[in-house]
Amino acid sequence: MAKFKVAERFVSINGESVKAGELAVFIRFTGCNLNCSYCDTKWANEADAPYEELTDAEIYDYIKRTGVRNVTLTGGEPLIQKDIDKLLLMLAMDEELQVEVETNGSVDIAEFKALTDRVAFTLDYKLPGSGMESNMCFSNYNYIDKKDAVKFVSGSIKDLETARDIIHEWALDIKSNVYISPVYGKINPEDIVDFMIENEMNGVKLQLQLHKYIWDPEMRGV
Ligand SMILES: C[S@@+](CC[C@H](N)C(=O)[O-])C[C@H]1O[C@@H](n2cnc3c(N)ncnc32)[C@H](O)[C@@H]1O
Ligand SMILES: Nc1nc2[nH]cc(C(=O)O)c2c(=O)[nH]1
Ligand code: SF4
Ligand SMILES: [Mg+2]
Repeated sequence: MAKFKVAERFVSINGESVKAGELAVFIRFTGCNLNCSYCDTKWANEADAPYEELTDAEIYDYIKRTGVRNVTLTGGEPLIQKDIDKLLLMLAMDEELQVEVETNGSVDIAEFKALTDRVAFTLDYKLPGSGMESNMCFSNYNYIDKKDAVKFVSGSIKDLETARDIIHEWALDIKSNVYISPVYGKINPEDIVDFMIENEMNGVKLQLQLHKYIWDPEMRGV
């Protein structure tokens, strides 16, 4: 029986990526292998992070009881969780569910892509401002497709310049969906728009984390 440390589980409006604006059930795991400068969920990564221990079956039952079809597995870092493949398979087998994994770009997704084609990956590319860029797994860009997404959380013009170059070098806007998301409160979204115009960044979407405009940006469970 696979067991997981779940920091929080809740139903909300997905504030990010391909399913933004739609209802989603969130399963947030504890623990992360990175330490991004801007992380808005550091509390879930602490050694003493609060959690409930749930089996894969208990997680599945919770999701089904909500009646919500979209599921986002996040964290912390979901793909470093022991037995996450078992949970992915259990959820992927339910044709009513649309499963998304928010992952930090450092974990090789090849083994998970080989498991099922019914899971969408929203891969971060950690830009220089995160301090975690050296951990990126570039081979992932050979596996992503049109149901996946690559997200560039940007806090500076330097970050945007790096995002522009990576998108071009790996043709990410052709292969998949590409989102630029401001580090909350660190960069003016107008500056991102100006940069996108100046650099003719067609095929790239600016996203704003919807939940931080609906609720207090520090609020958990939303
Ligand atoms: C908390 S992370 C958890 C999933 C995974 N560890 C990752 O980094 O993709 C979920 C998403 O929130 C983004 N994020 C974290 N802190 C943020 C902030 N201060 N402003 C904007 N996005 C942020 C991350 O970059 C990631 O795309
Ligand atoms: N409402 C809401 N939408 C989200 N989409 C991705 C999230 C995440 O933390 O991975 C997230 C989150 O924390 N809240
Ligand atoms: S990888 Fe995700 S959870 Fe981990 S520190 Fe970075 S933003 Fe936070
Ligand atoms: Mg979040």
